[in-house]
Amino acid sequence: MAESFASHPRPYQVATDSETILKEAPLTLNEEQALALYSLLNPSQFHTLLLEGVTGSGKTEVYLQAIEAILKEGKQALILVPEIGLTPQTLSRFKARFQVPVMALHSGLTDRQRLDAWLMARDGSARILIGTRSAIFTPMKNPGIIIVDEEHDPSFKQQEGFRYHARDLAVLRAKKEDIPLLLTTATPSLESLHNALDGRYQHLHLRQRAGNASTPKFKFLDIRGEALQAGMAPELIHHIRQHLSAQTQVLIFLNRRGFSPSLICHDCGAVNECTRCDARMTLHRSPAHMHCHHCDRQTPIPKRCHHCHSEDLRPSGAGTERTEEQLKSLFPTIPVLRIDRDSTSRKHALENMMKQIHTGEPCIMIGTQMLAKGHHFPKVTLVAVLDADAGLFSADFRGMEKTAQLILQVAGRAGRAELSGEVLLQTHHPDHPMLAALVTQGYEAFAKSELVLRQGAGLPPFHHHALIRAEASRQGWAEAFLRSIRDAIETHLSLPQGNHWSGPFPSPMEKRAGLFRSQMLIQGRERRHLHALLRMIMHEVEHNPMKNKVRWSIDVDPIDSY
Ligand SMILES: Nc1ncnc2c1ncn2[C@@H]1O[C@H](COP(=O)(O)OP(=O)(O)OP(=O)(O)O)[C@@H](O)[C@H]1O
Ligand SMILES: [Zn+2]
Repeated sequence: MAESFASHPRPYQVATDSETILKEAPLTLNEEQALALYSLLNPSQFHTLLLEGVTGSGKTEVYLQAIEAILKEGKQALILVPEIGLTPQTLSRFKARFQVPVMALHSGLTDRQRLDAWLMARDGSARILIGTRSAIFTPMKNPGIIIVDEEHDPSFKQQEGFRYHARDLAVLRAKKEDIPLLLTTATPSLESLHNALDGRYQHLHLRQRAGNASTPKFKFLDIRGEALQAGMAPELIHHIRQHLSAQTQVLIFLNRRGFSPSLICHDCGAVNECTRCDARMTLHRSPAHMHCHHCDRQTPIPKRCHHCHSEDLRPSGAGTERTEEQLKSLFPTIPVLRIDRDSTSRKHALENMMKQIHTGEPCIMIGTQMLAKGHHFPKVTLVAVLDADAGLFSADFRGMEKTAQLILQVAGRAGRAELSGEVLLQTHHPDHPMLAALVTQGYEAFAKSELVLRQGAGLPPFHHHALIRAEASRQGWAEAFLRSIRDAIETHLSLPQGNHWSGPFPSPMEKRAGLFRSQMLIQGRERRHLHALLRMIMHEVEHNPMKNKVRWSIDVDPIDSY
């Protein structure tokens, strides 16, 4: 049997009245929510609505009610979410609200379970389908609506093998099925925002938090010259103490797992590096080992420097383990819960931590972006971002966008219920225009100014990108392969108009997992011309004598350049 969350496993019947569909009554929508619901359902044909609502504004409530209306017509709803395992609350809300069969589709299903789920979706007996990105391919007998929740989330892009973006496919699918598509987020991707501003998507806002919750207050903590303890300034520690003594919970965000991002020789400065990647090994303490986060290579912690044999090796910088250790010694009577990929890898580990958080007792959470997802922790009143600068000076042009989204999403965990929330951002750049715009004017103002910059620089979403990547076991091969393809096209063929290409050049991390990597970037003003060039490239690859010596891929609309 597929993983089914039906309340009563009874034979399926078309439920058309609210009594048989609903298990609990819906909330009374506020004006903005009601307008969003009305616009989504009218017309019932294909149109895309971008619902931009601040965190905690009741976006989920809007689409629960839209699903109710769809179910009453005997139709099915498909909801894409970034992660199911991380936020079991989402599923519980569906189970609490609806009586009809709800089906969860995620990577944890066996082939058999997936097949069963697909069959039930195809014959119409599964009425609500919730899944991660691959759920967009689920066949449906009678589709009524598609919803992409947290549409900005990078996990909707499949980065390996058959590359696709589930949000883009959702647009295609909704168009083909001629049904409404809802994209919801507090921090729209610049792609969706651009489509909305250009009038291709309808754009509605929820500007207020729902119920009695208020917007959290932001404050910068200038950490220049401050003595940090495992990444925390004295003023931050003071704030943590205050919140805990008011019997509330504190959430600390640091997007770096492990104890310390590098181990440095204090005598000669040599750093412990991965032999297979152009990257440093991360020091972990529990269990103690060195770990490459790029290729997964693991080694014991060295006792001596490989360069000068000194024994004075020191961790440099803080990861979540180190901050956890410091918090435990600062607050010995308060539970400190570390939430990252390492601490949650054991079965039920995350579940148990979530249970503890939901008791509402004072505690400190320290964790990575896992904490920035759609959690609803009513007792959290303080959110601290330890390194708001991470990503500000990234080589990737999406660095700013990703940083802004992460900061606002994690900040959105503060003050979601009656208690008001405070957000502290530790930074070395309190005057940085992006951080300032984000905090004083909000995401939309930030995003609009970012769009102006992108347009000026000819970057997506204004121009389209395709990245041709290649990797090989010998240095130079991948680059030679890409070079010969470019040469062949430039020598014999005329380039489709409006395309511009650069490279091949070494990838930002040239060596990874023992392979040498190179890439070529194509920028095109019009998709059809870009695709014409990609077809030429595919043809050249097929006839290239080096094609069996390299692994290559074409990534249309890449979301990172690694
Ligand atoms: N109209 C309403 N009246 C009262 N409470 C509401 C209303 N709409 C939503 N809520 C409550 O407000 C809280 C936040 O709502 P919801 O989870 O739908 O917001 P969201 O915008 O999806 O949040 P996020 O994007 O931050 O995850 C929930 O506890 C929900 O029950
Ligand atoms: Zn490595």
